[in-house]
Amino acid sequence: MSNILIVDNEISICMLLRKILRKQGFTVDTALSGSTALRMLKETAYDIIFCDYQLKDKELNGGMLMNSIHKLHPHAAVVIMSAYPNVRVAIRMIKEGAYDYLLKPFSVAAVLALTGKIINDTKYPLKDERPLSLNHNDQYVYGESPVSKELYHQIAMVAPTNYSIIILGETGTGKEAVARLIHLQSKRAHQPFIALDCGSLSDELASSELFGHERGAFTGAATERKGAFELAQGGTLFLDEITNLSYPIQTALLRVIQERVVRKVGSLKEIPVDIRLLAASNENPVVAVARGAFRLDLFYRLNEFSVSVPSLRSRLEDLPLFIATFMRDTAITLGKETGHFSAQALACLRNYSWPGNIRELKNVIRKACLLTTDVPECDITSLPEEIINAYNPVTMAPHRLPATRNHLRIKAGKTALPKIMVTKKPAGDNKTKAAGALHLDRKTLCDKLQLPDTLS
Ligand SMILES: Nc1ncnc2c1ncn2[C@@H]1O[C@H](COP(=O)(O)OP(=O)(O)OP(=O)(O)O)[C@@H](O)[C@H]1O
Repeated sequence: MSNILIVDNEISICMLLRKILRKQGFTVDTALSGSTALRMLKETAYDIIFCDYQLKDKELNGGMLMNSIHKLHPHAAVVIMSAYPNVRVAIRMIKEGAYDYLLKPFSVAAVLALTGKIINDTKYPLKDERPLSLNHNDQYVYGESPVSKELYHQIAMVAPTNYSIIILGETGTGKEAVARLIHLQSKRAHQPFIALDCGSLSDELASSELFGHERGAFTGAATERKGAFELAQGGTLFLDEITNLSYPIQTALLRVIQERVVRKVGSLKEIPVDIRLLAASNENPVVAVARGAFRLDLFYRLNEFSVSVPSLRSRLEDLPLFIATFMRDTAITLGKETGHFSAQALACLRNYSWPGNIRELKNVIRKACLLTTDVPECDITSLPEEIINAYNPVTMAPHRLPATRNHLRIKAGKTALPKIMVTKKPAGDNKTKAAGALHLDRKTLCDKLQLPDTLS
């Protein structure tokens, strides 16, 4: 098992991290100063070092210690911790080779996710047996909302078992991310995780992708190929968009699940397979069964347990956490400070229904950060039209938004009011007309817009 060094002046942080990581089976040492850490590092090769940026040593900060660590142990992963959210320092540390930047106070989940990510990263050859790289660079964000907590509770319960699981949820809610979590929390975590999107596969391709093929099995099969079942041997196979598979492929799949052997296309040889199956679907499989598109017996085989991933709109409490993480990740990727969203932009994001869920949010944040230059704030002009329009359908299209924001009279911070974003212009300077368009009486409109209720 890997060994970890915690370097922090605060004994409480050292103790907390040590407790969390020891529970996971890691060997953990602690150092209350950079100079002690350096002495320990000369004697022991640690795999992961959690190091506070603000060390109390004279003339030694976390960045300097990290540089020494890299000279002594080039393959160690260094995580810089800090109690101060300083994007500039975070970017510099990542550029200088830190694995990640962890803000204090941190949650247990964040520490575990980060450690799991390092263990799965082939760039860091830890001494213990390493699971196959999950090719998953993004940090999993653990929400704090009740529906998120319920999701993690279910995952924690079912992950260590060998149950087949159907993961349900709207598009972009993070079904594949949940499948990866289940794998990482299972006894198979050190074995492969293979994901296959069944959504767009023709029958021929689906057979070959799932079961593999022999050389010459069909036109174009120039070489022999392993299928997903064989590739996932000993580990977890995640089949996305399962209800989109054709009936004949479902039948073949059912046979493999029942008999636990797979036959490559064009081969008679049976290969025993030991895999755990996870499947996902945007469509409720019960509905797919009812419309005759999904085999009931296959559904029963896969549905030993089911997990529902909540939509983003049902976990809006988690929105600030997702936004902060995606902004920080984007800042690091772009290598620039991205500031923060203005109160008005945040109100827009909060009001939107997010049909594309976390994937859509991530794209919106990345784009907004890219568009925001030379200003400390991402304002609503950096948001897509549909989000601004959803905020208030009668607002002007974004490209017609006035250059100066003085025309936007809303005080977005006042959450009881923020549904209005009009200028005096759209209704021809007529407050009565504007109020009518918003289904408000004139006085309420004037109050909300902080305008004098005089004729205009
Ligand atoms: N909890 C999370 N923390 C951070 N990123 C997340 C989280 N959940 C999902 N994502 C990100 O959102 C995007 C969509 O996630 P994912 O592909 O798992 O969704 P999905 O439900 O499987 O999508 P689809 O329905 O299209 O198959 C990915 O970029 C993923 O990294």
